[in-house]
Amino acid sequence: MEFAVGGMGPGGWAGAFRLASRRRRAARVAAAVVAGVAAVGGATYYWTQQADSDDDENGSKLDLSEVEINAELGGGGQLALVRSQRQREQVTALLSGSPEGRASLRRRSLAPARSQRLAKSASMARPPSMAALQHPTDASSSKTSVKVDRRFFTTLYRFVRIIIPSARSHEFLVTLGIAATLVARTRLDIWVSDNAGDIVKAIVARDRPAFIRRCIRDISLMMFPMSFVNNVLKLLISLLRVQSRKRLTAYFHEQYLSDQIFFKATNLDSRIQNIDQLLTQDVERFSTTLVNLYSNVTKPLLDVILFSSRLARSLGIKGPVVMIGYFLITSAILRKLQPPFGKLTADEQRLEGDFRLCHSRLITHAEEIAFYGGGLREKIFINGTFDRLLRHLHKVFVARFRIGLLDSILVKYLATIVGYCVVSMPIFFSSGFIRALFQPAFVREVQRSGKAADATDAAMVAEMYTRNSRLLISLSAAIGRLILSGKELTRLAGYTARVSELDAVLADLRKSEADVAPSLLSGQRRAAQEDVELRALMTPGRLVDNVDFVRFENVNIISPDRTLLVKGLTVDAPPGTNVLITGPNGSGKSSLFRVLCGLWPLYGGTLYRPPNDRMFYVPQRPYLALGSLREQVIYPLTTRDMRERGLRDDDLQQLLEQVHLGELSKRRNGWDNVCDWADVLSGGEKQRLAMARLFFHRPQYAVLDECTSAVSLDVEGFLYERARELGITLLTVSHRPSLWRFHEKVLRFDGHSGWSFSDIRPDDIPQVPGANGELVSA
Ligand SMILES: Nc1ncnc2c1ncn2[C@@H]1O[C@H](COP(=O)(O)OP(=O)(O)OP(=O)(O)O)[C@@H](O)[C@H]1O
Repeated sequence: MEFAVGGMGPGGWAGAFRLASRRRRAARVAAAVVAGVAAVGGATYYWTQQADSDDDENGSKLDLSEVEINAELGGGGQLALVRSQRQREQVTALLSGSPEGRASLRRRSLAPARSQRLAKSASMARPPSMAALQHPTDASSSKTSVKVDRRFFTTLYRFVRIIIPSARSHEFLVTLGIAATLVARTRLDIWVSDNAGDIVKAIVARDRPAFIRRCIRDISLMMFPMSFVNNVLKLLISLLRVQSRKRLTAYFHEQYLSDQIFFKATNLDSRIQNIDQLLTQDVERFSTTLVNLYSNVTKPLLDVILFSSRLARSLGIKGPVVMIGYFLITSAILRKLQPPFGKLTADEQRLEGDFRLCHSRLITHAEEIAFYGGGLREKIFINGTFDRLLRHLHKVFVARFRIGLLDSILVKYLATIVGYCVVSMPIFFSSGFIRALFQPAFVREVQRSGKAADATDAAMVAEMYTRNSRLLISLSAAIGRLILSGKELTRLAGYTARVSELDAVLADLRKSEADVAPSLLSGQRRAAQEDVELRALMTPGRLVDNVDFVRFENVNIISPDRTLLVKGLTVDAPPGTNVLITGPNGSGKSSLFRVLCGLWPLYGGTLYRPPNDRMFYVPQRPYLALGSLREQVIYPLTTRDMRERGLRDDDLQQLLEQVHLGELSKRRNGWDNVCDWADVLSGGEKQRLAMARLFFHRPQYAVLDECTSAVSLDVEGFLYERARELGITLLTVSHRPSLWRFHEKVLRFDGHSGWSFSDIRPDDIPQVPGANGELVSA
């Protein structure tokens, strides 16, 4: 919990009480001292977290080292959670907008995620004009709600529509099938209760033929349909789970894997850190929980209706009413005391994702890390992430344990006592108010059974007691399950929040082709003046992608964190004119290609370029796909595509020879051999293979981004000559002077958003060391 700090004044006290009254655990805050108050006029409230308190608004533990400027608290004020005096000073400085405040906050050694949250929070503290510079539909700026509220049901409905698109869909039929099977199962349960009553009655009355009839014949007959119904139910539920997952995964894959959204989601947008986990584990858990909830709610609902009507016949309507009334009160109590399981579930998934991400990063960069001897550092980092997950899980378990204790007492044991009382009322109380309530129905039941109306008949009492108690136990269990599925509902809310976050980000990325995604990197924290200027440069550009030349006209290159890299670029690269791009590190050379290939948004003027299928990109670290050697050369085509083009492995062999890799197919056991090519090839071999891929595709334009940096000079020259022979126009980024002679124009970036574009004259060609060390013209 928090207490206020700062100067004294009535506004702060009001804020303290307002905050306290919004929290159920406010009683504990009583221990916390409201120490300060903000200015009454400005009404800015600063709150500091008390070291021994543990809950934020949603009941989750706050990291005490965390600085968080949370949200607006009405009247233009902000709520800040700070702990130490130093943090308080920093937040105060930040909120007052002083440059020192921003600088000191930047210097803080916060973990990246926290820096991002801080930056996000800070942006909320800025004036509206600056905040508006954020992404227009910035879903991340508000924490995703993880409550069972209207918004949750609306979102859930949308996903259900994806899973069950129409009444004629397979999934709808399965859903109906489950409902029908559940009805059948409830009817069979009632039959079991009735039959149990009859068996007990036969035993008490020593009626052997009746016992044989009820126990042996009837159960032997009914066991087949009962077993069938139970297993059909399981089968249908599993089917629906798989189908739901299939539909949702197809829906997300459609969005994620088209229009290079997968690149934008991971490179241009920092809202989702572990998208792989969302697409795999979270979607699966969402589907499973949803389907489980459907069966866990439908069955008890049916049970409640059918068992109640059956019980009402023997105990009168008051029996089930007493039980249902008891459970309604119980569920209200449990609801009040239940921890925010939805939020806890969403947090758990996020932490699981972080942990997984650490491991996949380790696998991806294993070699580099091993060379650096970074094992210990990685171990500390991975263990730290795992510890965070464990701490969270521990918190969840404790929360479950606490509420589980209450659940068991209220839903199981006290409910049993109430149930037994209801069943035995007509037997023990034969006069007075209780009799008036229960006895008539009981007597009616006895009379209806055709026996003498003697309610004290032992066999009759035993039969009715057994049947009714079984029915009551089933009714209690059904209502209990309904109550407990409330918990499942909050868990579903957690998964829904995760999945809908993914949906929102993908939808934003699809929508905002020409807009920078709301990256929360620290670089976006700029002065207001700079932001306004930048905003003017960020007008969407025009793309003409059906011409056979490349031309940039007054284009601005702006990074996702809103840094202006190149301003007003105008460059003409007609076919046959190779352009070399140079400049300091980080000046925007590769970014030019990102804009050219449509990975980054186009701002400012107009970009003319051929369609994608006539351009090809060769990066410094070529991507080697899973598959055979053949598939590396022809990537992203398939073997079938290759055959359709009338090409054979011999043609590929020629290409490998052109890049001086002729031995590779033999060395690696032929064209069909599948292995992890990224691991088995050296850096230079990978780059040469990538050049063979370029020659295979033979595009009109090739974008070469330091793609021969690991290739020896002689082979590199040969590769560029070959590209020329094939009529491929090159746009090359390289720091190697040896490559100047293969180009006609040079584009120079100065690293301060300036640029120049000129012809390469023979005198311009830099001198490079020759074979004997002397300087010769490149
Ligand atoms: N996804 C991204 N989000 C934010 N900033 C980025 C992103 N990718 C690149 N940048 C930034 O954009 C700037 C330009 O990057 P770019 O890769 O174009 O540099 P470069 O000129 O090719 O450098 P080098 O010669 O080192 O390869 C760098 O400061 C980099 O940090």
